[in-house]
Amino acid sequence: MSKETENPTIVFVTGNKMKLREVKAILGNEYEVVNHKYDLPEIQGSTDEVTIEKCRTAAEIVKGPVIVEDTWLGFNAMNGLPGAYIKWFYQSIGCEGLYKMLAGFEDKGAVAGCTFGYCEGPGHPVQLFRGEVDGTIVSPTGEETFGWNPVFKPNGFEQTYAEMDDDVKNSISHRYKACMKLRDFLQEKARQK
Ligand SMILES: O=c1nc[nH]c2c1ncn2[C@H]1C[C@H](O)[C@@H](COP(=O)(O)OP(=O)(O)OP(=O)(O)O)O1
Ligand SMILES: [Mg+2]
Repeated sequence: MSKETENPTIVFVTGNKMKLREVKAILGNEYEVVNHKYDLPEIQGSTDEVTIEKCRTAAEIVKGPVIVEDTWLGFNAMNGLPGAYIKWFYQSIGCEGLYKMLAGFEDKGAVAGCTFGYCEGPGHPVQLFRGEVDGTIVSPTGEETFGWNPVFKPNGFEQTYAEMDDDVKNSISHRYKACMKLRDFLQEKARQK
């Protein structure tokens, strides 16, 4: 692939290669997304708190500008739980288990979200960029190539995230929405230089 112009670089600290792939697909035309593979420790707290801590640690490790991201999936019937703890629920009970968690509830509504953190370097404040998509939790449908994609069906679509073409998911997802806010911020910052 040849490039005519040098795109600015973003260092994305994540241990999740599917997240990396999506962020590259979403921002790849405008930025060179470089991965620093590190599974950052995650504190117990709200998604914002988790992201801020992850980002501070990442900036210390990289010693320069970094982005990190924390993803959540919240069930409306459970007032937003598992939320930031979705990773541990998914790892222990899988998609089928997540679906069954709502068996006793009429409300199958859920919100998929992610929060990007941006930090200029060690000691600098962390800026947050959130994206959310409302949807419902359905019986697992589609290939399980990325986390809980098979159980999340965004409102207004007939397919789960897992059934959608990557291009479609990447143009409507929680990650897409958050990435657009991050992009706007970075562009504004570059203009002010
Ligand atoms: O779009 C998504 N569609 C389906 N599943 C997803 C998505 N995005 C993250 N996931 C999964 C991965 C992990 O099981 C949990 C989030 O946990 P989260 O801590 O943010 O991710 P992670 O530890 O894998 O990577 P990182 O090193 O960036 O923290 O939800
Ligand atoms: Mg994580």
